Amino acid sequence: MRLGALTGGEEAAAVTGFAIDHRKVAPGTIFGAFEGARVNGEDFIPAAVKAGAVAIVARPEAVVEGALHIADVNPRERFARLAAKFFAPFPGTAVAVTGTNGKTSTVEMTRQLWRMAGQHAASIGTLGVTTSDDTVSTGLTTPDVVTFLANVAGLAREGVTHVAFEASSHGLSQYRTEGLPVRAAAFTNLSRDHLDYHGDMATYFHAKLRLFADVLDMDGAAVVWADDPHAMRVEELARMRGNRLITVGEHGETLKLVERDPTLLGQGLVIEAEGATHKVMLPLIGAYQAANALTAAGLVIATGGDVASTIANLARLQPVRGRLERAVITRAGAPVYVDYAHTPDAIEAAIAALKPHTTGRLILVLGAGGDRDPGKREPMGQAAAAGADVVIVTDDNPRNEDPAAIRAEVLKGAPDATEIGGRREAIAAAVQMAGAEDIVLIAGKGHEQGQIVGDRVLPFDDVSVARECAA
Ligand SMILES: CC(=O)N[C@H]1[C@@H](OP(=O)(O)OP(=O)(O)OC[C@H]2O[C@@H](n3ccc(=O)[nH]c3=O)[C@H](O)[C@@H]2O)O[C@H](CO)[C@@H](O)[C@@H]1O[C@H](C)C(=O)N[C@@H](C)C(=O)N[C@H](CCC(=O)O)C(=O)O
Ligand SMILES: Nc1ncnc2c1ncn2[C@@H]1O[C@H](COP(=O)(O)OP(=O)(O)OP(=O)(O)O)[C@@H](O)[C@H]1O
Ligand SMILES: N[C@H](CCC[C@H](N)C(=O)O)C(=O)O
Ligand SMILES: [Mg+2]
Repeated sequence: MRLGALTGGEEAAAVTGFAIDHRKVAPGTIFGAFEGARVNGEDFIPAAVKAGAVAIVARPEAVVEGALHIADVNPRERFARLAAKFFAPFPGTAVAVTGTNGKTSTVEMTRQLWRMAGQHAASIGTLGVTTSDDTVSTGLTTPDVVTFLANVAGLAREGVTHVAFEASSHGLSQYRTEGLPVRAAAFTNLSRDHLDYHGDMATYFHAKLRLFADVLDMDGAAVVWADDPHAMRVEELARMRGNRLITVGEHGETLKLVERDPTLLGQGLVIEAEGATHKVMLPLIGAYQAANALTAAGLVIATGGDVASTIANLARLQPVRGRLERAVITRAGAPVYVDYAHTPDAIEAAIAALKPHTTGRLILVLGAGGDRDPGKREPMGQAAAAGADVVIVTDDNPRNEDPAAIRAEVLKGAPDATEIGGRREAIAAAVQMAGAEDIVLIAGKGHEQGQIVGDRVLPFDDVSVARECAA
C-alpha cells in the first residue's frame, strides 16, 4: 500500500506495516509515538526513522526528521484509524463487551451462541484469540492496537464472519481497537478495579463509556445488563445517540429475567421476550453466569439472531475456563471450584454462586495481585470474610511487590482469616480441611497458567494444583 493512499496525499513510499514499539520497526513501517504511563514513545522517533519508518504518527509538537510527520493532538486514535485502513478487511460483524466483571465470560458465550446458530465465530479477550479450533494467548485482555487489528484481519482471512472482543478500560483509554466498526456493544457492570491506572471511579467509568460514546457504530446496538446500578447512564447515552437499545435482566425489557431456579448443576431460567415466555435450563451455576449468558444472548439478537432459538441455545452453553470451574472432588467428597474473582464484587458474586450448593462450610482461598489497584485489597478481604465460613489469605501474582505486604492489606478486611503465603500450601490446607458437606473456592487466578513473581512467570495452574492436593 502507498503512503499517500492512507494520508490522502501524494507520498509514493510503500507502507509495509505498523508499529507502536520502535524495536518492531522495519523499512516501510508507520511508527506510532505515544506518551505512555512508563515512558514517552516520542523519545524513540529518531531510532524508528533510523530503522526505516516512512511516517511517524505523533503529537504536533513532537520533533520528526527524516520521515513524514502525521501530526495529531490524539495520535493514538489517528494511528488506529490509519492502521485499520491498512489491515482491513475485517469480519463483517464485530461486537464489544465492557464492564468490570463478566467480559471474558460474555464474549466466550457470544462466540458459542453464534456458532450454534451456524456462524463462523471467534472471540478475543483475556483467554486469547479463540476460534472453534483453538485459543492463542495474546497476554492482554485487549491486545495492543497493532496486534488487535492484525489478529482481527487474520480471522477474516480464515473465514470468520463474527467476532466478539473484550474492551478493557485500559484498551478503551488507549484507543487499542479504534477503526474496527462495532455493530453492538455490551455493558455488564461497574465496580471497583484498576484505580491505580484511572485514579478514581468517575474516570474509570468514563473510560468504559467511551465504548458507547465513541466506538459503537452510530447505527449499532447497545446491550445493557439493566440490573446494575450504573446501567442507566449507558442507557441514556444510547438513547441520546439514537442507538438501538437492548436491555436484559430482571429490569430488562428485551430479555426480561422473571425467574431463576438454581439446581444442582445449573439453573432454570424463565425469560420474557417479545411478548412470549421462554423457559430454558442453563447448564451453569450462579446468578452471575446467568447475567453473562443473557448479555451474550442480547449481543447475538442485536446482530440478527432469532430470539427464540438464541434463548433455547443457552441450554447448550459450555463452561468458560476458570469461571466457577469444578477442578476436583476431594476424597472427603468436597467439590473444589476455581474462579477468576479478583475484585470485591466478583468475590461476592462467586461466593453467592456457590453458597446455595453447600450445607456445610464455604472455604475460600484468595489473594490479590501486585502492581494493581491496592485499594481493592481490603474490600476483597471484607467480601471474603462476610460471605465465606473459612478464609485463607494467600499470594496471587505478587509481581514487583512484597507478597507479605499485599496479604496484610487483604487481611485488614478479613482479620480472622488464616494466612498461608505459598499458594500451593494454601490450596492444600483448604482441600485437607474440607469435609463432605463443604465446598472449596480458590479465587483470583482462574485460567492463568503462571504465577508472576518479580519479572518471572513460574508455572502454576490452580486447577492442576487442586487436583494434585486432592490426590
Ligand atoms: C498500563 C498499560 O496499559 N500499559 C500498556 C501500554 O503502555 P503505555 O502506552 O503506557 O506504554 P509505555 O510502556 O509507557 O510506553 C509508551 C510507548 O513507547 C513505546 N516504547 C516503549 C519502550 C521502547 O523501548 N520503545 C517503544 O517504542 C511503547 O510501545 C508505547 O507505545 O502499552 C503497552 C504496549 O502496548 C502495553 O504492553 C502495556 O501493558 C502493560 C504490560 C500491562 O500490564 N497492561 C495491563 C495493566 C493492561 O493493559 N490490562 C488491561 C486490563 C485487564 C482487564 O481488566 O481485563 C488489558 O486490556 O489487558
Ligand atoms: N456479571 C458478573 N457480575 C459479577 N461478577 C461477575 C460477573 N461475571 C463474572 N464475575 C466474576 O468475575 C470473574 C471474572 O469474570 P470474567 O473473566 O468473565 O470477567 P472479566 O471482566 O473478563 O475480567 P478481566 O477484567 O480480568 O478480564 C468471575 O470469575 C466471577 O467471579
Ligand atoms: N490474578 C490476577 C487477576 C488480574 C486481572 C487482570 N485483568 C488485571 O487486573 O490486569 C492479578 O491480579 O494478578
Ligand atoms: Mg477478561
